[in-house]
Amino acid sequence: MEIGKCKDLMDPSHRFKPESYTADPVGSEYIVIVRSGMDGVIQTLDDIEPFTVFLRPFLDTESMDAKCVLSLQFSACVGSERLGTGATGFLQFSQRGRKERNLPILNSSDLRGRSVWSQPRRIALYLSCSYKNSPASAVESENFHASFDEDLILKNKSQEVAPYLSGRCIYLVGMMGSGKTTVGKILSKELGYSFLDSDKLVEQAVGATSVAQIFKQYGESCFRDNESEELRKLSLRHRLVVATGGGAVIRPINWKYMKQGITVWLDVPLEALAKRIAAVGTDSRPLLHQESGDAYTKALMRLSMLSEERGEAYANADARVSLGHIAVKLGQEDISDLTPTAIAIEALIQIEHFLKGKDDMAIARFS
Ligand SMILES: Nc1ncnc2c1ncn2[C@@H]1O[C@H](COP(=O)(O)OP(=O)(O)OP(=O)(O)O)[C@@H](O)[C@H]1O
Ligand SMILES: O=C(O)C1=C[C@@H](O)[C@@H](O)[C@H](O)C1
Repeated sequence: MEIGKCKDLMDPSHRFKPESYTADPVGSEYIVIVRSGMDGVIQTLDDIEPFTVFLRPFLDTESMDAKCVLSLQFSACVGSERLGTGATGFLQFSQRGRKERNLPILNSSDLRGRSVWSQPRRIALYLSCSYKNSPASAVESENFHASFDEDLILKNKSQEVAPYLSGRCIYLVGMMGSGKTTVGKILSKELGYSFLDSDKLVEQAVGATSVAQIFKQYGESCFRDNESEELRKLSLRHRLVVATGGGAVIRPINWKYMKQGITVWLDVPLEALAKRIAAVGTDSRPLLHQESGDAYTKALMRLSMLSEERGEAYANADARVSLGHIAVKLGQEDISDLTPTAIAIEALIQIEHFLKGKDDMAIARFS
């Protein structure tokens, strides 16, 4: 496929043209978004013929791949809910990956002539290229595709996860600077939840203008007591995404409160945290004031000490979002290149795994 054509194909109003992908560069990876429903743009299944491979869902683990592929095949062939009104499926496939893993293939020509749906459905196929093995000149359109794909995937994933949440709050835990505020705001918007920052709630309760002021004027223990009290009050509420303070994990009682909802650990390597914090300064983070040296070294030294002190406290969370793992999945070398949206998608995937795991356990208990 020519790089330039990808952009056109990503235009939601653009009808998928089979001839557009005949020159696929072998080894390139694609994301295919299959959408059906009232706003679909392709009139009949014939429009996607002779479309072939559907493989590897975006951002999911190896073991989930085959399941997702099969679910799409199933839904495409018998018209299950997944392709029902308004449903959206996202799949990534690669020619190389298909051969290597010997994954099943959906051939759209198989769909022709079958009475797949009781009445004509509309399906839109959008094809984009992630350019993993393509020339560097693709960078500009790569960004375009990445954000387009991510926004759609985020929307789709949050719609899938929301029913399992049943209004339970999400508590984001992680070291300072791990992105709890940034990712939390994205999640709250997508899920239709409110966003709250427990540090801000403590500031309001104490009547201080900053956490740094509370530490200076009243000491850390006063801050911690107020933090626990705010978490207790939050534990009685619903439909919130809460960015907790970096140290909220050290008191066991806080876990009791946070576990009323779903706890999610944003696990970011210390070097990346130090880089972020050095970029914005340490003024608002009193625990980082004690070291000397340049901003990055100061932050890294203090973060390393805190991380050792806290040991495995963060690992008590129900779901772990490891930026290192996301980077591997997406083939990114530098985790600084991961967008907050990609991290929010991973958070939803991990929340879904946790909640579905719980469901499975409940089913097993009653069967
Ligand atoms: N994925 C990301 N890539 C690059 N920078 C990011 C990313 N996520 C957050 N940041 C930046 O890192 C800094 C810290 O992010 P944020 O405030 O969301 O973290 P936090 O966990 O809420 O921090 P704290 O616990 O100290 O309040 C901000 O400057 C933010 O813009
Ligand atoms: O990691 C920590 O202990 C802290 C993180 C911040 O969010 C604030 O809650 C406070 O600066 C303490």
